[in-house]
Amino acid sequence: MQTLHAEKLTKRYGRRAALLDCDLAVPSGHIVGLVGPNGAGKSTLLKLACGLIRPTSGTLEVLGSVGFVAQDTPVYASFSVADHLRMGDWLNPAWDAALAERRVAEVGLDPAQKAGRLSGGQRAQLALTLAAAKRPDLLILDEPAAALDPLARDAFLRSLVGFVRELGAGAVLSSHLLGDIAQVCDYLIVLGAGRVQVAGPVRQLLADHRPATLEELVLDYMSRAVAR
Ligand SMILES: Nc1ncnc2c1ncn2[C@@H]1O[C@H](COP(=O)(O)OP(=O)(O)OP(=O)(O)O)[C@@H](O)[C@H]1O
Repeated sequence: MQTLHAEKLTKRYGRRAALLDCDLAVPSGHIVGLVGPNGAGKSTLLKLACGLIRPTSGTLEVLGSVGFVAQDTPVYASFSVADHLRMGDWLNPAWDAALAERRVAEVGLDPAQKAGRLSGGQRAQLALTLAAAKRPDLLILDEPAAALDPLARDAFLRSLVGFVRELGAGAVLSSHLLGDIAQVCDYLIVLGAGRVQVAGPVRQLLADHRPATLEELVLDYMSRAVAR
């Protein structure tokens, strides 16, 4: 079973190729870190994985159902936290109301609070809770913690790992924050210039590139992609 399986995956916007001939075979059960320079094609890959856009050519298969947390963790400003949970319940047949309510309490969100008045960290926690309560097989997160302070980010990442364990799901997380990737990811994909520069289990990549840290490894592959 594979979380992501891509063959010759290509996505063009007009003449520009955001992804070109990408092959991926990510085994299930991992928290996958997706990194690469600006414009590398990360968001494009995640949108393809969520079915928001379609490939120009090639294929991308995703294991099971997907819960997506977009870059700006969108919520409805005039709806309360509780309204968001009720809406999730209406819209999703597999909605896990108990999980959603428990997580809201655990992260200290006030159910009566309007989402527009939440802090960035609280909004990110709400968006993650909404995605997880759909009980997806795969959680996909596009730079969800970029705007959070280090403490809120740490709490968010811990929640993410907690959800992944609880749901028995996989996760793919795109981030420019290599410390975050090193903290939670056990599988790494480096994209550069629309191509897969390297992909594999973090432990194996580090063993193959001794004595590099994950940060050094990523910077090495990113700078090679930029130099090309
Ligand atoms: N809707 C679009 N229309 C035209 N070009 C697009 C569109 N979306 C993305 N692109 C282009 O595709 C390429 C890849 O963009 P993408 O957003 O996937 O990169 P990214 O790795 O997520 O970048 P960042 O780290 O800056 O968020 C870029 O050259 C971008 O300009």
